[in-house]
Amino acid sequence: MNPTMETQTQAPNYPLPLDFDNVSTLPDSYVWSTTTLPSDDPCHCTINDRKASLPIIDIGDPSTYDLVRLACEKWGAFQVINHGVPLSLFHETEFQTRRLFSLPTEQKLLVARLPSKVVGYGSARIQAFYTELMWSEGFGMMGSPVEHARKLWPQDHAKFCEVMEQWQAEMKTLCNKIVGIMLGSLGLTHEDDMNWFQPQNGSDQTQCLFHLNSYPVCPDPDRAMGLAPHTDTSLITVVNQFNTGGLQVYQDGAGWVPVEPIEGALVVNVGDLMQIISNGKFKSVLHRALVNSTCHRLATAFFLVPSSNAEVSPLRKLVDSAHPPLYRPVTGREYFQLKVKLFMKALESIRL
Ligand SMILES: C=C1C[C@]23C[C@@]1(O)CC[C@H]2[C@@]12CCC[C@@](C)(C(=O)O1)[C@H]2[C@@H]3C(=O)O
Ligand SMILES: O=C(O)CCC(=O)C(=O)O
Ligand SMILES: [Fe+2]
Repeated sequence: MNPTMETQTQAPNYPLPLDFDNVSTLPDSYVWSTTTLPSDDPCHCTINDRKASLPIIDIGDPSTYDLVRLACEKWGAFQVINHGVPLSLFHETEFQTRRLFSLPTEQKLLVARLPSKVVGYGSARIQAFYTELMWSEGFGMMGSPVEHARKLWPQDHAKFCEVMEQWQAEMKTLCNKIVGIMLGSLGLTHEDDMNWFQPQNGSDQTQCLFHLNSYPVCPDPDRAMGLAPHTDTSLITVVNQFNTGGLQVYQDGAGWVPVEPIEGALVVNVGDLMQIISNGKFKSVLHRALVNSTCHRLATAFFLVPSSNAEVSPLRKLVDSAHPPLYRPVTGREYFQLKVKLFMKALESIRL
């Protein structure tokens, strides 16, 4: 396992998630008021363009390349349908995710994420950058979750592991396909710049983090926040919101736009590292997740990230005298560390 992803340096301490089942009113520490947000925070904006909606792209369709390019330029995100991941696997993944988060808090804490790690149970790392607490809990995995699953269900973890590994395998295949389409839409081919992450030629320099997210029923959802605004520290992230709304993307001019829940659809986010390699052509999307008072929302997020030694820089073919590089080269390791330290200012810090 890659040491940088597994153990990230200078990680602050994170509060453990609340025992949500035993709370009937929103505790003060979970109240997000606009006055406590920085004045330039886009949480202040409301949706004013109700017609705006995230593109829904059929990736089996030949016009996909142009649609993907436009979506990545304008939104930094899109929904994908006709991706080939069986609906039965969505259902099994949802069942196993619910099974995990339904365990009593003290049992989930047996696999608590250590502050410096990315795997295990706990609150999201971005909590460190916000004063108010988020109404959510998560469980991170890299590959097989067997070590943790064995502690949660000593006699009965095989199915959980099987489903989680199957989902990750499907997501990895899909990510490779989508990154190929994204870069292909910018005129790049396998022969040139795409080689460094494509597994076909034996030089796959990517790794994956798989996260299960849980947003329990909230007594006061209008004043709470599930997952605070952030951009992903990935090349791309594939989010599955299990047909339950809550995810919102921020778009200049439109404000926060809800991502319509669609059975079997997956949401693709452009991450910071794709913004770097595309030399700013594709924008990493600011997004957040809200909570509700009626149903326990679950979601999964699969992060495709470069390995710690991979050099991440604007792809050569996208740079010329008319388009100078916008970012200096960084290794995966360096960028993860910058994000841990600077959060939303990390991209800006490597801008040339
Ligand atoms: C690869 C990564 C994405 C992540 C930061 C990290 O280096 C490891 C934890 C990841 C995660 C999972 C839950 C949501 C998220 C926003 C968070 O707080 O931790 C993401 C991070 C991210 O995309 O920046
Ligand atoms: O839960 C969601 O809908 C979004 C998840 C997300 O943005 C993340 O895990 O980074
Ligand atoms: Fe995210």
